[in-house]
Amino acid sequence: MASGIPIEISGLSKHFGPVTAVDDLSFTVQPGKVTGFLGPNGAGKTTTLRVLLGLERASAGTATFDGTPYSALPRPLETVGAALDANFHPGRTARNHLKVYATATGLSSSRVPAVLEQVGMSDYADRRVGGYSLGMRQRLALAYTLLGDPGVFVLDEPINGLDPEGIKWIRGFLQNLAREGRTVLVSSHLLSEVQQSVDEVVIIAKGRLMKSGTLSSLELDSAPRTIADSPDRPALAAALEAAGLEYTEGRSGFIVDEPDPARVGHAAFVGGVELAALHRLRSGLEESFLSLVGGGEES
Ligand SMILES: Nc1ncnc2c1ncn2[C@@H]1O[C@H](COP(=O)(O)OP(=O)(O)OP(=O)(O)O)[C@@H](O)[C@H]1O
Repeated sequence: MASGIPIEISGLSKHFGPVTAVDDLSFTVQPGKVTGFLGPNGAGKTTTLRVLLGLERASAGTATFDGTPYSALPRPLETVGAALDANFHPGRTARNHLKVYATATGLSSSRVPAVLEQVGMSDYADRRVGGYSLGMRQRLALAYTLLGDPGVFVLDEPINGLDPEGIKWIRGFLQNLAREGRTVLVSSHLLSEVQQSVDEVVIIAKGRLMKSGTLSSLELDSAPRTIADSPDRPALAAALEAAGLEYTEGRSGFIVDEPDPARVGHAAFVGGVELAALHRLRSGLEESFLSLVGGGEES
């Protein structure tokens, strides 16, 4: 088994013409843990992963595996197992897909039965993929990533569309990889989907980093607080500061460390600031996540 190495994203930006998909993004993913890469649709997750895997060129900054870009890895398939958008030929079996891939990429096909077993697909390996459920396709995509026995896994939305049993299974699968000391990065647009599976989170919105840290640090953030917004955010910031209220700025406004919205409203009134929003942020991880990414609306 290849050992887990850190994924390092540093000052990464990616523009598509006038669209900024990734905007000066920096974070590190450590081995031995499952890290959730989270953000609403269009936040820039897939673009970040595509740059990391050498499928897109960065406009600025770097995305490396312990300092080495994917294109310069001596044995990329034995270092990184990646599942982005998987397309399978409906008329071929899972076993055939894996064998052909192993042969084409120079990996040994001797591991095919073992990886099929590892993803729980041994009983279905000789059936045509056309008849597979979404969950079975997701498992086959994971089987590909295991063929080179890599130390790093980069998985784009692997939980999307799984039923509760599939989610339970993948949780164990990801945690096992991490326990073996591998690096596991899993993207999702729903915190609730990966919440049970991840140790760390990296949260982005509009291509920018909103938060990175342990899942429990996000939990700490989920004490009852108040959301406040104003057409004049600098004035509201000044009013909050004058009232001694701590806050962070999210996409839907300021998240104020104060459970009572009335106190925040009073601070705004004293500062002569018009409010556009004022409500209590219910405690809970998902609320905390949504307040960071702006309610998950399309950008
Ligand atoms: N090839 C491209 N050309 C132009 N714009 C692009 C291209 N790829 C991505 N974008 C834009 O970049 C932004 C980020 O998209 P990206 O797919 O990385 O987001 P995401 O977080 O992965 O969302 P999703 O889960 O919906 O794929 C979006 O505004 C998207 O429209």
